[in-house]
Amino acid sequence: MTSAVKTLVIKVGGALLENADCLRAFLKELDQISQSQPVVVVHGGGALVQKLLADLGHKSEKKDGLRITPTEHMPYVVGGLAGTANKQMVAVGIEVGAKPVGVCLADGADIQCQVNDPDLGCVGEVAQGSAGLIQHLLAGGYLPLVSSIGATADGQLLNVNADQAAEAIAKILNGQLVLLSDVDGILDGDKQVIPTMTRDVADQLIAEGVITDGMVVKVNTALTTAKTLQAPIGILNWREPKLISQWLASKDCGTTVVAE
Ligand SMILES: Nc1ncnc2c1ncn2[C@@H]1O[C@H](COP(=O)(O)OP(=O)(O)O)[C@@H](O)[C@H]1O
Ligand SMILES: CC(=O)N[C@@H](CCC(=O)OP(=O)(O)O)C(=O)O
Repeated sequence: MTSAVKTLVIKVGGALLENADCLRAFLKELDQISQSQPVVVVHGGGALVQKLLADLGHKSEKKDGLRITPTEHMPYVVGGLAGTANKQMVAVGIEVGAKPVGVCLADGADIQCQVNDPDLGCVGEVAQGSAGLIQHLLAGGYLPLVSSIGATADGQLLNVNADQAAEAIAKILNGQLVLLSDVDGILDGDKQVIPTMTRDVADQLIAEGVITDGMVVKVNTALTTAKTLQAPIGILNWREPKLISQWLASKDCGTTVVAE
């Protein structure tokens, strides 16, 4: 493997965890890809957290696609994302013959997060970081599975949106970012996949209410990452893991987000 090979940073939404067959196929495919290119998985678990909080009688709300996270919700958010979701993926990774290691953004103290909007409670974004632990894992032949629980420099745990976590890791590693979701790409008003997305088109579709909810965070994440890395970002469906290799080779499926 040469140093020119970029690390694939691939983010999956938590809904994948509810589909055992797809999760198995996804991790098998990534294990395959990791034979020729280093791979880091960043995962969500929003649906799992939502259900856990509801089951415990807590009302959970979102603002601009981000979960408002009061301090009293944090034990469940941390448990759901860094615990259940992460270890569920580790277990399936073992099943398909990979060497998964489940970590969160905070592990190894390489990545520091900070609160940018106090109205969201214990929600943060990555402020700075280095690749220490993740590089160690890759060098050892492991498949890092990263949950989006982070910590501040003085050790306060924070809930980070998993798309934003993936963006930060892709930037830290100068990697190649692919975001997987439960849709075939960014859809237009007629529910057709938009093959190429630019900032101008995204701003217009957000203003028109065609791109809403979690997809607003995703497209903004992809656009800023495309600009920083000067590389296209893929948005694909996790139901078709074979598309990952296809997109890496030819960028002709899903939505390709490009910097202008
Ligand atoms: N224009 C759009 N194209 C595709 N999905 C959209 C669009 N607008 C809103 N969405 C919603 O965004 C969701 C994906 O965002 P999110 O739920 O955060 O995904 P994930 O958990 O997979 O990261 C889709 O399931 C869809 O309901
Ligand atoms: C701050 C914030 O919104 N955190 C997210 C983290 C998980 C996530 O992003 O999961 P998906 O990728 O499955 O949506 C949350 O609590 O839902």
